[in-house]
This record gives sequence, C-alpha cells and structure tokens, in this order.
Amino acid sequence: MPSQQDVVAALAGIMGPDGRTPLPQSGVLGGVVVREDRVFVSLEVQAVRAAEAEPMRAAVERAVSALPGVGKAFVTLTTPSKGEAGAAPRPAPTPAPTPAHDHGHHHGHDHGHSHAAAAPGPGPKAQAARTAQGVPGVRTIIAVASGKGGVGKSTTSANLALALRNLGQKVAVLDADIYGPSMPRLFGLKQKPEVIEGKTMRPLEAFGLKIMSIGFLVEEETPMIWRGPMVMSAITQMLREVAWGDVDIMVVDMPPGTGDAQLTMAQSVPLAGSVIVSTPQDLALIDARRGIAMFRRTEVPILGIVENMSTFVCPHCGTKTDIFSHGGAQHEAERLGVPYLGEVPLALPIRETSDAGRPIVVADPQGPHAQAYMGIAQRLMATLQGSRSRPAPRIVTE
Ligand SMILES: Nc1ncnc2c1ncn2[C@@H]1O[C@H](COP(=O)(O)OP(=O)(O)OP(=O)(O)O)[C@@H](O)[C@H]1O
Repeated sequence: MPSQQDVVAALAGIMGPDGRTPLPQSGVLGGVVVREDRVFVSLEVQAVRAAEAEPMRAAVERAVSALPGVGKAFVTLTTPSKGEAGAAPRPAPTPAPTPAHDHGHHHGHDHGHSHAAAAPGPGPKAQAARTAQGVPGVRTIIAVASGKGGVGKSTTSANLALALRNLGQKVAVLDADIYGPSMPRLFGLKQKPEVIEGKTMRPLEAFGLKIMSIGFLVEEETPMIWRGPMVMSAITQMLREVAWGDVDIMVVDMPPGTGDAQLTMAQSVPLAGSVIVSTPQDLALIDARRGIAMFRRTEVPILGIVENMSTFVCPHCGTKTDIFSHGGAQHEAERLGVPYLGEVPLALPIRETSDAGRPIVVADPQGPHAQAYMGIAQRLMATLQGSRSRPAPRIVTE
C-alpha cells in the first residue's frame, strides 16, 4: 500500500494548470486518501476550466495507477468548495456564479434545465448534460429517493429490484447512498468487487441481481469531507467502469434528502425517472413534496410514490393497525398528479429478512409483503412503458 507521500511524490512529474508548476505545488491538489489498494485524489479546478483540466486528471490517474501496490485510482475534478465541507461537489460543468451566491439556496435553479436539452449550442447547460450520458448496455435507470432518512428507501429499492426481476427483467442495483450504503447488508455481501481487464470492475451478484455499492468502494468510516469529493468519482466509476452487461432496469438507491448532494447525483446519472418513498406521517410527506420539487427542477420524471410502513401488522395476531394516518401518500400523489405505486405495511418480517441479507421478496415470495412489492413493480413497469411512449428529452452532448 503506497503512502500519501508516495502518491504526492508521483505527481511531481505532472505539471499543474499553468504548464510550469509541478502539480503538488500548483494549488489544485485537493487531497489524497489511500484505502488499502485504492487511492482517491481530488483536483480542484474552476468549473469553467474543467474540460481543459481533463488531460491533467487523466495523467494523474495514470501516474497513480502505475504506483506499486495500487489496485485502483479514483481521480476526480471538483470545483473549489471552501466552506462546503461535507457536501458533494457539483460535477465539474456548472460554472460558479459569484462566490457569495455559490451556495445559496437558489442555486438549484441553475441546474433546472441542464438535463434536458433545450439549450442551443455548447453552452454551460450542454456541458452539464454531458455528465449524464447513458450507460452502455443499461436500458433504463430509475432512482429511488426519499425526502428524509429512515423511511425505508433502501429496503424498498432492494425488494423492488427483486420484484422487477421476478417480472422477467434483467435488473441491476446501484447503491449511491453516501450517508449509509445499505445494499451490502440487505444482500449479505461482504466481498469487494473484482477488477477485471485493467480498470473495469465486475458487479457483485445476489439473487440474480447485479449489484454495486458505494459501500464497496468507500470505507464507512471515511469522513464526509472526503466522501463528498469521492462520491462523484465513485458514482461515475460505478456507472462507467463496471461490466454491467445487459441490463433492462437499473435501480439507483439515492442518498436521502433533497440537498445539493442529491441534486448533483440526480444530474449525474441519466435517469428515466424517480420513485419517491414516503411514510404516512405528515412530516415525511412534506419532505417528499420537497423531493418531488427537486426532481421537477432537474426535469427527472416522477414515476410514482410508494407509501412505506403504511399500516402496522401485529407479528402475533396479524391485526392491522393504522399507526399514522394511512393513505396520506395516496392522497398526496393524487394532489400532485403523480402515480401512486402502492403501499407496504410496517411488518417485522420485512425488517428481519432485510437484516438477514435475504429480502422478503426472496425469503417469502408468495407472502403478502412480497406481493405488495410485486404490485408496486407491476405498476412501475406500466408507468415506465407509458413514459417511454412519450418522446424522451433530447440530451445535448458535445
Ligand atoms: N415496511 C417495513 N417494515 C418493517 N421494517 C421496515 C420496513 N421498511 C424499512 N424497514 C426497516 O426500517 C429501517 C430503515 O430502513 P431503510 O434502511 O430501508 O431506510 P432508508 O430510508 O434507506 O434509510 P437511510 O436513509 O438511513 O438509508 C431498517 O431497519 C429496515 O429494515
């Protein structure tokens, strides 16, 4: 395993943006993290200079990869983010407005139209769209999102993926939840993905699904200040440097919340649409509303709302109790004019099977809970087929 100093020393032969100053002295080196045989390097460049910095990024990747003991190098361009510790940086292309406004809450509007592409010519919007290219072999990518943590987004992602597989789809799961990747636990996966043919990783497999998790690439104890910059790099690598093969539907488990990190993610992954998971509590619904507003801003279609923990099923007698006012999500979906995909009760077997690494759709496929997920998957397929018949937004690439 190389030390941080070894990595920095290996970069001395590469020139910084001015072409004269060695990179370690040039002020662009955001940081270096070494985790066993994986090395993460972030290079800070102004967003508008991202394109011209690409050869430098590639040179750093080559130099670090060539060091003895390095299995994989993750080199990412990040915009200087002073004072934004912990937030995922935006992908390179968004030109920063005046610094005073850079992190303001209105910033998201800048992203508003970058996905679709009405932007004429290669302006900044077209550049932003470039980050969301399709993934070879993967036909449809959907995000599973929630307004806040702990509503069962990951449990829903895993069971929905399995239910889609039961419908005959070839399904992959990409766990992009930087705050707490859950797929290793949900699918009982402890091993790391194998690197095949140089840079490409082979996704792990469980129950017929192909699975990649940010948890396989970034250690859990990595501080958020590091995870932030690594995130975009890791997501990009999970999309592009993984031998996904032939995939009908990829389910992306998004980080919870509706902040900048989520917005960035929503823009970096070429999404067909998103599924919003919500519990019936009003508070959660308010947050789900924010989530919906966020996806509307990014022009990612909402494929529907899932109501999780809708009723409580007593593990002893099977009696159903509405702990929260049940049906809130259905009502909210109607009000917002987005499809209601269905509900999943709060039931002990759902948690137990998830904790045991065998989600309920495989543990008890004929049971009522698995059937609830099957219904959701069927409605989702119908919505996807409906949205496919509409013209897809044109993505501008340069
Ligand atoms: N329908 C359900 N019935 C019983 N337990 C559930 C249900 N859905 C989720 N859980 C449990 O609730 C907990 C949180 O679920 P999960 O990790 O899926 O939520 P999340 O929204 O992804 O959380 P985070 O935002 O922290 O990643 C887990 O212990 C999970 O097993």
